[in-house]
Order: sequence, then structure tokens, then C-alpha cells
Amino acid sequence: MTLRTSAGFFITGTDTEVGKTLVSGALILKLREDGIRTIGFKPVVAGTYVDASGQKLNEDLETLRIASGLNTREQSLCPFVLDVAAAPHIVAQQNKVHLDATRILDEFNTLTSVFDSVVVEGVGGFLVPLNEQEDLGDVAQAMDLPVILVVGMRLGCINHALLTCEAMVSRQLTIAGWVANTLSEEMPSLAENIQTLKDRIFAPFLGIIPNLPPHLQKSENAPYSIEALRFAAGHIKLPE
Ligand SMILES: Nc1ncnc2c1ncn2[C@@H]1O[C@H](COP(=O)(O)OP(=O)(O)OP(=O)(O)O)[C@@H](O)[C@H]1O
Ligand SMILES: C[C@H](N)[C@H](N)CCCCCC(=O)O
Ligand SMILES: [Mg+2]
Repeated sequence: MTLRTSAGFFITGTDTEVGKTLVSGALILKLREDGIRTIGFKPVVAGTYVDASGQKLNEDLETLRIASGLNTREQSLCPFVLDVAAAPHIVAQQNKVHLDATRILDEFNTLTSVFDSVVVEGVGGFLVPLNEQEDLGDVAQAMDLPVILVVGMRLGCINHALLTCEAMVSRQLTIAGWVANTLSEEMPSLAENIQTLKDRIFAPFLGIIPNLPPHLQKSENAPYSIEALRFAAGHIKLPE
């Protein structure tokens, strides 16, 4: 893998299911509103569904498409689409697919040559494996993008956030900022948890996304609506 520098962000999270897709979509909208030609990208997705027209889709990729202003068939946003929603390296092994970082970087580089900015949604948490030798941290490092950490606000997130920051620093990545995503309205001491993170994460705080109002919540096997992405975008700022 070769190192390269380009505009955009790598969005990682404290875990899987913490709101990386919501934040990625919101940031793409914000960049596009600023006139920056931006597209979403995901190194690998695990989990597909079949829509009403019989097309096999992945909900993260469909959200990134909506945010990027692309139709379903326009432009590949992901080199590896696996059907089963589980740890990608295991699903890949079971399907005799090699998740190759070089292929991921080639597709990413193709997008960076066409767009001003590429927002890369990571897979699960920061160090999810790709294969026996490589993990998503290696991919983030090779892309050389500033990283944004999405903290899914739930019990345990303080430790997960601080561990993730240590891992990013040990890989010489720039932490461009972090977002607190309110996964549940009922988290006890939400404000105190956020303050604890503000005191310990030495990177800009980009905002708190509230729990989505009921009409904006995502349905299973469907992307986020543009309204949900706009709502999230209204609560976070782009790193300076
Ligand atoms: N602010 C929020 N309010 C309400 N629900 C939310 C919020 N953020 C995320 N969720 C819910 O949490 C789930 C996971 O969110 P999302 O798919 O964005 O996470 P992810 O980190 O991208 O997951 P993955 O690791 O699968 O890519 C979704 O069902 C979504 O509806
Ligand atoms: C299928 C899921 N939604 C994610 N795309 C993949 C999460 C992998 C997590 C692996 C792990 O850390 O145990
Ligand atoms: Mg996602």
C-alpha cells in the first residue's frame, strides 16, 4: 500500500451501529452545500437486502448515494459487497473472497481524481480486520485522511472512545474531530458523559446529534432519508 494525501474525511466509530452512516451522510451534505464536489465511499459492506424492484442493495451505500446526489446504479461506492451482516473478514473467508486493501485504495484513488472530497465511512470500529494481515486502521492510514470519530452515546462509550483515540494516535492519524451521537433519549447523565469526553479527547468537538425524532428514524433494510441527514447536519459542524 502506498501513502497518499487527499481531501476528505475517514469516519470511524466507537463500535458498529453507532451512527457512522448518519454522520457520513450529514458531512457529505454539508460539504456539498459549501460547493465542494463530494462523494461517499465505504471500503467493504456486509449485509444486503433486496428492494421492491428486486435489486440487491446495502443500506449504508444507499444512504451515501442519497447524500452524494447519486442514483442507485451510478458509480461504485464500494469494491466489496458481502451479503451477510457479520464481521467482514469472516464472511469474506467463508465466500472465498480476499478483502484486499490495494483494491480498496485503487477505487478510492479513482474517486479522489474525480471529486474534490471523499467521505469514507469506516467499517465497524477502528481496527476491524480485512484479512489476516490488514485491518481498517491500515486503510485509514494509507488514505491519509483526517479522521472523525463518532461516539455512540451509550454506557461503555467513554472507554471505547479513548481506546480508539489511542489507536489512531499510535498510527499517526490526525483526529479532525469527534461527534456525540445520541443513540437513546434515555441515556443517564448524557451531559456528564459528553463533558468527560470533552475533557479527555484532544481534538475538536463537532457537535451533538440528538436522538432522531420518530418520523426521521431509519427503518430496517432502508437508507436514512435526506431529511434525517439534514437534521443531523444541522447539529454538527465541519472541522476547520
Ligand atoms: N441519533 C440517532 N437517533 C436515533 N437512532 C439513531 C441515531 N443514530 C443512529 N441511530 C440508529 O442506530 C442504528 C445504527 O446507526 P448507523 O447505521 O448510522 O450506524 P453505523 O455506525 O453506520 O453502523 P455500521 O457499523 O453497521 O456501519 C440505526 O438503526 C439508526 O437508526
Ligand atoms: C455488519 C455490521 N453492520 C458492520 N458492517 C460490520 C461490523 C463488524 C464488527 C466486527 C467486530 O469488531 O467484532
Ligand atoms: Mg454504517
